[in-house]
Amino acid sequence: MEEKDLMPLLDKIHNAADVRKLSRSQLPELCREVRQTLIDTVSKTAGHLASGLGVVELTVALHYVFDTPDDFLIWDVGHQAYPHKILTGHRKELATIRQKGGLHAFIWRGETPYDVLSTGHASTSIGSALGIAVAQHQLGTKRQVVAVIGDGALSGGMAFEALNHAGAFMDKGVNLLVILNDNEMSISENVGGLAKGLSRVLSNPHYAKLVEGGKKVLEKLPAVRRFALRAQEHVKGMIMPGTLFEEFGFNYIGPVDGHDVKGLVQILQNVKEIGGLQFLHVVTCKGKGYPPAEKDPICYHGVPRFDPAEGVHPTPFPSDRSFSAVFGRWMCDKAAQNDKLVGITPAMRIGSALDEFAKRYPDRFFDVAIAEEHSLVFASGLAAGGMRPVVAIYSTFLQRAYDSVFHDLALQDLPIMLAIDRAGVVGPDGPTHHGAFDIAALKAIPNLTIMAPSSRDELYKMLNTGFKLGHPCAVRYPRTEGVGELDGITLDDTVEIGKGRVLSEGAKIAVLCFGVFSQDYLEYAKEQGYTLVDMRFIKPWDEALVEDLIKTHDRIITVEDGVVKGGIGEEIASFVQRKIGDRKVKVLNLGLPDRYIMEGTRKEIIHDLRLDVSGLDETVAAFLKE
Ligand SMILES: Cc1ncc(C[n+]2csc(CCOP(=O)(O)OP(=O)(O)O)c2C)c(N)n1
Ligand SMILES: CC(=O)[C@@H](O)[C@H](O)COP(=O)(O)O
Ligand SMILES: [Mg+2]
Repeated sequence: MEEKDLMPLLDKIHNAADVRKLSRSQLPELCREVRQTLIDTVSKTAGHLASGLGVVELTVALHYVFDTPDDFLIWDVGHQAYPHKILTGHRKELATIRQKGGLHAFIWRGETPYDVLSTGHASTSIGSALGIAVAQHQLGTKRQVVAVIGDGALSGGMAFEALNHAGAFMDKGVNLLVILNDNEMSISENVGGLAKGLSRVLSNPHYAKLVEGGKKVLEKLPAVRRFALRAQEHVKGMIMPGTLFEEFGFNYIGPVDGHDVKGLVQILQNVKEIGGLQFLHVVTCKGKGYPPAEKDPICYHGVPRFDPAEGVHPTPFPSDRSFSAVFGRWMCDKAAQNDKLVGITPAMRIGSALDEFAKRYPDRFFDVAIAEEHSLVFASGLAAGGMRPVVAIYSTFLQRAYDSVFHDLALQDLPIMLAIDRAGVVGPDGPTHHGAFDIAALKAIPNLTIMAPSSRDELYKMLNTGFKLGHPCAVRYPRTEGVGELDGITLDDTVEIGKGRVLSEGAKIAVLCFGVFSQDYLEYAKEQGYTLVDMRFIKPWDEALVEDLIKTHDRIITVEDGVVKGGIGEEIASFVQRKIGDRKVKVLNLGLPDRYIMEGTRKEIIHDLRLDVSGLDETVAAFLKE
C-alpha cells in the first residue's frame, strides 16, 4: 500500500465526535486523508467531485468546532457533502453513493443523525437554517445552526428571500451562521452582479493583506470585540464598502482562506462566541488538491468513473447521441437562420448542451445563474421586446418556475419555447432530480402546447414545430441517448400539431406511448401483433386517433415517463370512458408511481418499475386476463 493510501487518522474517525478528539495540529493530515479518500472513491463510483474537494478543510473545521449533530449543519444542494458523509460515519458507504440501495446523491433527511433536511435543489440552506435557528430560540436551546451555501447557490432568489427575512431577527437572540463557500464557480462560471462583486474582493491586490488582516482581527474578537469589529470595518472598508449582507442584518466577516484548516478553526471558534446573525465569507478553490480538477473544475463538477492518474477524458458533455445534443445542434442551426432566436439557461449551460451555441452566439446566449423563475420572466420580457426565446431547463428545476409558465408565458400567449431536459427518470441523482412531474403539472395550464419526442429526429422536428408555432410551448426529453438519425432532416421539417402516429398496426391491445418508450417497445409490439402508437403530443393529444382505436381494440395501455397520478394517461382513460358507449374497453395507465424513486441507473429504475419490455410483457399478460 502506498504512503498516500495510509489513513491513520481517518481509521479512527467513526463520527464527528472522533474528529473533535484530534489535536488542531492533526487536522491538516486528516484533510489530506479525506481528500485522498474522496478522489479514490469517486473515481471508482462516478459522482460529484470538485465541489467536495473544495470544502475538505471547511468540513473538518466545522465538525471540529461545532458540536454536530447536536449543532445543526445545513449544506446547500449537498453535492459538496461527500467529505461530510465521510466524517459522519459513511466513509465506507461512500463507495455506494448514487447507486441503487446506496448512499443518497445529496443530503438525505435521516441518512445520518447529522442530516436533518434533504437537499438537492439549490438555494434552500439559508431559509431552512433560519427556520431551525428560530426554532432553537423559541425552544430556548443553545444549539448552534450553520448554513453552508456556494456562490452559485447564493445567486438563487430563495437565498435572498431568506437573507431578507433573517434581518427580522437581528438582535433578537437568534443565532445563525451563514458560510459562503466562494470558489467563483457554479457548475460553469458563476454569473451576475453578485458574482462580480464577490470576485472584486478576491481579485483585489490587497486581498491577501485583507485575509491576514481579517484573521488578525478575528483572532482578537472575543476579547476586544468592539475594537476588533471597528478594525475589521476599516479593513473591509478598503475593499468591501458596506457589504450587501450587512444590509440584511448580518455581521459580514471575511474573506478568509478556506483551505487553512487551523485558521478556519480559530475563526469559527471566534464567530461561534459572538452569536447573532453572522455571515462568514470563505474563499476556496473548486477541485482543490487534485490538479486536473483545480485546472478544470467544470469538467470535474460531475465525473464519470476515471483513472485518477489519467484524469477525465473527454470532459463529460452530453454524448452526441443524446437528446440534449440534438437540442444543442438545433439551437445552432436555427440561430443561423433566425437572428431573433435567443437561448437562456439557469446555470446549466453544459448539461443542456448549449455550450456550442454560447460560443457561436455569445450575444444571444443568457446564463441567468441559478434563477429558474427569473429565466422564464426574463424570457417573457425578451419575447415582448421582439425576440424569440428558447429556455433550456431541467424538468425538476422547472418546478421552481411553475407559476411563471402560467403567469409569464401561457397567460400572455408569448412565443416562448421551453426545452425541458432531464424529463422522466434521470437515474443516479435520485428523487430530487427525476423529471417526474412536468407532464402532470404543465398539462393543466391552458394555452400551452406540450410535445414528447420518441427519437432524435422527432425531437429536431418538434423543436422546429414549437418555434414555428409562435405560441407558448414545451418539448420534454430524457437524459438518455436516442435512436433516429438527423441526416436529411431540415429546419423545415415539422410534425402536425395534435397528431400522433401509429408505429405498428395490430389488434386487441393498443399501447399509446408519450416519449421514448415507443422505441423501446417497437420490436415487441410487432412480434406480439399489438398496435403501438407514438402519441407525440401531450397537449393537445390526438383524440381522433384514440376514438378510432377504441373501435377496434378492447384494451388500451398508456405509457408516460412521468407520474401516472394526474398524468396524461388518466386523461385518456376518462376520454375513453365517455366514448365507448356500451362497448367494453379497458384502459391501463403505466408510468411513474405515486412515491419517490430513489437512486439507481435509469435502466435499473425502468426495469424495477416494469416499464421495460419484460415488464410490459408481464403487464399485458395480466391485463388480457382481466
Ligand atoms: C434549483 C437548482 N438549479 C440548478 C441546480 C443544479 N446545480 C447543482 S450544483 C450547481 C452549482 C452550484 O454552485 P455553487 O453553489 O457555487 O457550488 P459549488 O459547486 O461551486 O461548490 C447547480 C447549478 C440545482 N441543484 N438546483
Ligand atoms: C448537483 C446538481 O444538481 C447537478 O450537478 C446535477 O447533478 C447535474 O445533473 P446532470 O448530470 O444530469 O447534468
Ligand atoms: Mg461555487
